[in-house]
Amino acid sequence: MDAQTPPRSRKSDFRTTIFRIMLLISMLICAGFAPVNWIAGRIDYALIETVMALYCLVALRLLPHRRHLQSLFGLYLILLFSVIIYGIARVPPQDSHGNWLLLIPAFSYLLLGRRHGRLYTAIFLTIALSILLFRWQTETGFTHLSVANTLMSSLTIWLVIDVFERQRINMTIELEDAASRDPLTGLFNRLHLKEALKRLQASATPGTPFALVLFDLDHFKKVNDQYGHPVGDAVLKHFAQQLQSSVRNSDLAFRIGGEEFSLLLPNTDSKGALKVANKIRQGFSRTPYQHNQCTIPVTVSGGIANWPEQEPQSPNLYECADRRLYLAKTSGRDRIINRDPPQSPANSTPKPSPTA
Ligand SMILES: Nc1nc2c(ncn2[C@@H]2O[C@H](COP(=O)(O)OP(=O)(O)OP(=O)(O)O)[C@@H](O)[C@H]2O)c(=O)[nH]1
Repeated sequence: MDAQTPPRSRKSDFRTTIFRIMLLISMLICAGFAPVNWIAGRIDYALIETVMALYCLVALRLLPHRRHLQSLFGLYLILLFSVIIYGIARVPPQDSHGNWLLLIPAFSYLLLGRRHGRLYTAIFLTIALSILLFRWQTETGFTHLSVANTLMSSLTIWLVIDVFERQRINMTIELEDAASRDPLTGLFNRLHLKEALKRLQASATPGTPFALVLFDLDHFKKVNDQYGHPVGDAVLKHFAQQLQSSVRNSDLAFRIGGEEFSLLLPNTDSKGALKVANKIRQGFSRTPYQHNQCTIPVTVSGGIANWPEQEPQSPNLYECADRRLYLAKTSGRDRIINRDPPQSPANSTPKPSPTA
């Protein structure tokens, strides 16, 4: 269970689109070349191309189901590279078949990403170049220049694609991280809370409880009104730092709105979450933000909901924590509440809650 990871981009979506184009082009080329090779007497080559064209047809039909995508990609590359390598081994020396080698790094990285792309390229390019070098040594008709061109161009493309792919991955990670963070405090944002909560709920078992804590700074409007917005911002950052430094590495801290914060505590029951939340509340009261030798006292209220918990009237964990936060506010602030009051739920008037 990994709630830390920021929401991933839809990697397989762009790969599926590229794959569809590759399949269409490969199918047309193989279906076109197969009869030509058959007529020229290269029956074996014609048969391999026919198999490739048929595979492309089947893969195009399977693609919309989006199952076993990695296997479809892998098998396609193995077949395609086999056709190319078979050509390298069979065609006359003066043929420009070596140009097709450029497809090996390009297609491998595009479909499989850096790690597997590198592996496929290393294996297939090594086989193809070894065959080419062997034929150059043992057969007449190969010019030094054509062999050197094939060698240099395929290795150059491999190097450039590898560097490009590394930059692309880093950039994607940076963008995904920025999209999941609050710019003022650097904490995760509401969007990421939604994702992390969904992931925790999907992977949680009765033996692995987790807690959601919602915090809201008390009378924060007064801070802005009295000291100005920049000081208000500094107070928010001060609380964010305290929040972040008070939890374990596996816990997640969020700023979900103006002066609203949240914690997701994996493997934590209601009692444990109450202890953590009270430690944060008390720590924040004890160490208020200092502005120009002036202390700005601010307190914080909180509501806790736990999974799994018998909460028939509130299957939504966020709503449950929000209802308890509202209770903490209405019952005097500067407190954390982790259960509903004993009276009938019909008497309570829960505040309409935003969804996370
Ligand atoms: N400085 C600063 N203030 C913000 C930011 N976002 C929201 N606020 C302010 O936070 C205040 C929230 O006020 P209210 O919702 O009335 O809540 P409160 O004054 O904290 O009162 P209670 O929550 O009932 O204790 C408003 O004045 C907002 O302008 C921000 O990014 N920076």
